[in-house]
Amino acid sequence: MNEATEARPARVLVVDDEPTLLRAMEALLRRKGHEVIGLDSSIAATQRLAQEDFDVALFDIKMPQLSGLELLNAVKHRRPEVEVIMMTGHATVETALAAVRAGAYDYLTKPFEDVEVVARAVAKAAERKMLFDRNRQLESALREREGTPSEGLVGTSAPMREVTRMVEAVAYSATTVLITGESGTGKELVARALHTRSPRRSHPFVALNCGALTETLLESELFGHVKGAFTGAQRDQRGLFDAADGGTIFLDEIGDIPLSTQVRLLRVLQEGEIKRVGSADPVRVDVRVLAATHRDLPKLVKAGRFREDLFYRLNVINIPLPPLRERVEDIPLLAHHFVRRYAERLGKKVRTVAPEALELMCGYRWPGNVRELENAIERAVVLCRGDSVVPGDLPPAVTGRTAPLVREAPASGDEAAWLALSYAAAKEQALRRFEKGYVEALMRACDGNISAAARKAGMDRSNFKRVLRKYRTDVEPDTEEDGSSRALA
Ligand SMILES: Nc1ncnc2c1ncn2[C@@H]1O[C@H](COP(=O)(O)OP(=O)(O)OP(=O)(O)O)[C@@H](O)[C@H]1O
Repeated sequence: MNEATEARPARVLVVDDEPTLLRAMEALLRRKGHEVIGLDSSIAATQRLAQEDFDVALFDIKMPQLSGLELLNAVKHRRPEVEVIMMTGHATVETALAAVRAGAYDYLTKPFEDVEVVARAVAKAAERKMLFDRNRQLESALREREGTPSEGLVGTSAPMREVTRMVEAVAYSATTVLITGESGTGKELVARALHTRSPRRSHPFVALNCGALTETLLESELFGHVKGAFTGAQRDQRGLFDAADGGTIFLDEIGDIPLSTQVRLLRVLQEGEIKRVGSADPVRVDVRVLAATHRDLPKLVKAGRFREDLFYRLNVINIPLPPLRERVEDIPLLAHHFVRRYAERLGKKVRTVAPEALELMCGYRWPGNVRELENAIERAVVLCRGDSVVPGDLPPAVTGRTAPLVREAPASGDEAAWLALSYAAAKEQALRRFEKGYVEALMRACDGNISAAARKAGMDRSNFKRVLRKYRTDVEPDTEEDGSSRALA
């Protein structure tokens, strides 16, 4: 037996409208140890391909409904990693070339005189797919070992591992992805990771913040315009969809686009065509669309401000990014990542973050998420005088020295301020206020003696110090000179 026929068993899809041939192929490939799904309908095949993973697919070229070539196009668009073999009853150089040009791995001529030829073709395709899978696994393991799974996405918390898993799982397909999450959670970073991990990586990645432009400008920016389309349009201009051809477009703040632009966008997603502003001629484009928003799109749909059909088109896959406060365990990793980045950029010798500073960072809510953390570390690296970032290098909002408005509990009776907050946020602020007031009063009563204050509080000394350090930056982790500690500012 040929070496190639001994390749690992593969998951094979066979699509042919001739039942006898289909059963014969199923029997042959099962004998060779493969897992085989035989279907006599090309429409049923598109559904299975959208939901399941296959290593190899064999399509008859001539079928009612979708032809084998159309099926091949659909697969290469949605599942480019599947190796496709075309089967044809009348092999001409043209059909063979068309199939290979459209991305088929091989083609076979019916009737099959030697079934071993068929088995060998499937085994070779399976081998190729296995190499492809192994390569992807190695790349991903390498990235994980370097601490940057998926192009710069730092984080090992359960939610971030799930984000990374999703990025790895959907990067290779051509489906639209909706990335959701608060501002600064890394939505654009995820979009870039999806692009760099996709077969489109050698083509452009184009990003646009849709919320920043007026309606006319937005449409012209996206789709281009022809001369005279509007005042100031002095010549034909290509849009970003043109610029991204073959690659990926990332539409940030998609929840902010006006309804008229939503109609145009839906057309691109449905037909793969754009119309330049001021022109009725459609232009074909091949662009993968990734969109992001910090808004609640289903709510906008209910309010009639976002088209339901567009929402479903965009939301084929959703990657939600959790706020940083829900993945506190990522904060130390991110902090060190940014320390390294900014120390290098700014030519400073800062190497690490002191435990007390980390503790303050882990206790802070980070309303601006990773972006705010990154900015805080950049500032800290600039200010840092030693080789590690200390609490004094951090912004006051983080150390709690000058609590910004949002971190202060509103005065009792100020109902409007209370009601502007969620229950959880209001509770947390009230707790912080209580905690700060309590330890301040206790320290005053005990003349700054931490051990005495801890005893009075009925707390273990180190636990009490942990609470205390949230509100003042001059308490060393294990100082013995409690009596000398200054009263709280
Ligand atoms: N997991 C992460 N690892 C490393 N850096 C990150 C991570 N998440 C975010 N960042 C960094 O934080 C900053 C903000 O991220 P990004 O611009 O992707 O957020 P965003 O969610 O798109 O924000 P916005 O909604 O405001 O546009 C960037 O500099 C990005 O590199």
